[in-house]
Amino acid sequence: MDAVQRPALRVRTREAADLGDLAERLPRREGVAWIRDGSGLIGCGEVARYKASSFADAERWWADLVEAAEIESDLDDPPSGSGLVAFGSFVFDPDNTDSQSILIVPEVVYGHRGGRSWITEISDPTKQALTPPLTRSAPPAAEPDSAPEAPRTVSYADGALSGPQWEGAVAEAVRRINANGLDKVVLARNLLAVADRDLDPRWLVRQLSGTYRRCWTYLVDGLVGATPEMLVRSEAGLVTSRVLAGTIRRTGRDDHDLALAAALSGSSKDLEEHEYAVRSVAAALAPYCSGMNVPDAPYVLELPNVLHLATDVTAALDPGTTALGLAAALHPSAAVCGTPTDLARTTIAELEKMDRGRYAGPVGWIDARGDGEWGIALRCGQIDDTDPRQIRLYAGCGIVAGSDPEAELAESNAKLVPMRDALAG
Ligand SMILES: C=C(O[C@@H]1C=C(C(=O)O)C=C[C@H]1O)C(=O)O
Repeated sequence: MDAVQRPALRVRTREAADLGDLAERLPRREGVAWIRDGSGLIGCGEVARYKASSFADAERWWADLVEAAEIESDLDDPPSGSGLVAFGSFVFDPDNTDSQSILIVPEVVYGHRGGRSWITEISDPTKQALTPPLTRSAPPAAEPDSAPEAPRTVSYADGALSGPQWEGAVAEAVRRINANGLDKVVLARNLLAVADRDLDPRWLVRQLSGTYRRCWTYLVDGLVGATPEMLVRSEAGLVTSRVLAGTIRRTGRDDHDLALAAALSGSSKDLEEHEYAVRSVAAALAPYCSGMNVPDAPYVLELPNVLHLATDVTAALDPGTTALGLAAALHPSAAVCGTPTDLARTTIAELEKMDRGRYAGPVGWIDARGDGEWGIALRCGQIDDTDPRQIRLYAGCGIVAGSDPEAELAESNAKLVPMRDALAG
């Protein structure tokens, strides 16, 4: 017998007429979120939480939980994400962090995807339910919390490195690229933001999901952000990965931004950086998939703050691999680590002088069939668990031979804009 006790969860899913704005379902405490353009999943409460030492450990825990669960669904042809789901967030580098990878199974999940809405209740019969059981006639209301609160004033302080120090790290990375077989390394920096009162994750999720509708807004255990990058989605046998690399800051003037987009698609530095990232994703997916489609040239993804070179890789999944297994195979991609991977990872640990925690790790959800979506935790912040007035914001840039430290600092600032704006209220 296994030493870890796993509850036999009871899971019931039923169709829901209209859940309204999903973000409004998020409770102030013990909430998890995954929203894109009004669709996604919101979880309230927690029936199970697991600190995973690795992807394989998380996969084992999830497989056992699924096997023991009693799952019922009223839905015909239940969509991915209905039924039993776990939300998760994984550390970037388990060897260089004090943080832990985590999986959370909520008590209630509100889902809306592909034009369908549902509510899933998950209970552990061995524990007292935290919320009263749902009845057909009375769908659960959003928690009767107070309204989400904007932070009033927020002050910022340098994180591990000041701007000029980080520029020095970028210059050193360029030197190493020219000297020792490193092709690309992604260097990140952090900032500490301190509000005058406890941060309300609901406020941040609403701001981010409202403004960054093309991104996936997520909240898992205090890590909150809106990522434009889908590491891997696996749904009914179809695998998709959105690779981003190559960035330009928007000016807010459409004619000028159009010219910038043209310059981005023609920039050999950005195309080279992009190529590394696409190749690393295609190579990592290949053993698990067939019929892979890798477009020849990237398109320009427009976000409110930046333009990115983007490539959507698609493939058919060979049976036997879950979304989490694919995320394990893909992480860390060249978009957030570099090439070659091991040399890039040690260069990051040496030059960044910070703990990335769960920044740049996979964040998302998995269901009982193994379908799921795992984005890369970018454009985010980690709310401090001991002082919830504080949040540490992260942003990074792909450094290649032609990178200029000053331009990279400006690019990292552009990538901090979503979180800074969300904090500004
Ligand atoms: C590392 C980040 O972003 C990554 C780096 C990019 C780049 O250097 O052009 C673009 C998108 C992401 O893959 C970040 O946002 O922190």
